Amino acid sequence: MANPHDPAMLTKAETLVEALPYLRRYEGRTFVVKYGGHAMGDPELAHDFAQDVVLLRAVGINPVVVHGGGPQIDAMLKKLGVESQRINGLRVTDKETADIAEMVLSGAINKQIVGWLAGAGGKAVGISGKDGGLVTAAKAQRTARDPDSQIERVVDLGFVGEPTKIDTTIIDAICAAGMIPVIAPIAVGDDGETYNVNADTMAGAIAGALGAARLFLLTDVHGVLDKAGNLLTDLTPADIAGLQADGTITGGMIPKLETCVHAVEAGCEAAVVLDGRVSHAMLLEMFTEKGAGTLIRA
Ligand SMILES: Nc1ncnc2c1ncn2[C@@H]1O[C@H](COP(=O)(O)OP(=O)(O)O)[C@@H](O)[C@H]1O
Ligand SMILES: CC(=O)N[C@@H](CCC(=O)OP(=O)(O)O)C(=O)O
Repeated sequence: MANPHDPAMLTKAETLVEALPYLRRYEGRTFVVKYGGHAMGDPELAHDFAQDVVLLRAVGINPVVVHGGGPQIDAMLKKLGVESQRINGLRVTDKETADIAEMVLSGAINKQIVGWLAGAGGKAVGISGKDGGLVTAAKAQRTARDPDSQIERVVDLGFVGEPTKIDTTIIDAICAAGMIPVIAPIAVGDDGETYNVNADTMAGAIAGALGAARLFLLTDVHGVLDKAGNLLTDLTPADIAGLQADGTITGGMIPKLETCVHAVEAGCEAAVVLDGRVSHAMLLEMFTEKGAGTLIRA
């Protein structure tokens, strides 16, 4: 039996009490959690992540998991001898690459996460943006700076999709059944074509459509860093435009922050870029007075 005079027990009790106002505030609300491919590498962290998500569900919050898998797609493409290139964090996706991305994301990774959540005592349902008409996408229209001429040009990313319509019926049904939706970032176009959607973009579109209390983007850095490597704790959409213009944010951080801006402007209360390498990062951010990572609010 627990010894009530043990200081460690008291600390545990105090932590629970500290969480109480946050539990009240978020009961019945939705948290969209983007779980990046880099953050998935470590089995121990994956276990902690699964526990956090199941705990959120157990305290009456509706967690919705959207996952990535960029490094895992890279590994599969390499194994199959298919060349791959990213432009501003987005993978140039021809037909063959789209098929491989769908196989890796909707197959292996999606079911692995469902398994981790089951192992933590949760009931998860693995789907992709194709299921139940969840995400309709259209071909992404992007420009990029030519490295030689420095001129901004239209680039053809192939079957990279931009969400155009979100129907949350399937998410609502899964959450209402007390289960956890786990969503692979693959969508279908009005033309029936399969589109590879950046997982951050997908998570932001879903968080905006759901009017989520939080969008968490778990990644492999402390949060958004300035040029000197210091953590930027609070950002607005205007700050982000400045950071992009002056080259502070590059690569995968570009779609990540664009998605945060989109989500908060579409009705998500706040987005947080969090370090998925830290055990229980999400719980610490949500349920203690000291937040972690970078908070983005409109
Ligand atoms: N200003 C910045 N602050 C933090 N990370 C940045 C910044 N600019 C670029 N990055 C890069 O963004 C990466 C995170 O994006 P990404 O590789 O797509 O991660 P994930 O697979 O977790 O979605 C970081 O590892 C870092 O290399
Ligand atoms: C269009 C595009 O770039 N799609 C991504 C989808 C996976 C993803 O976003 O995974 P992470 O979150 O782990 O980076 C890709 O093909 O890598």
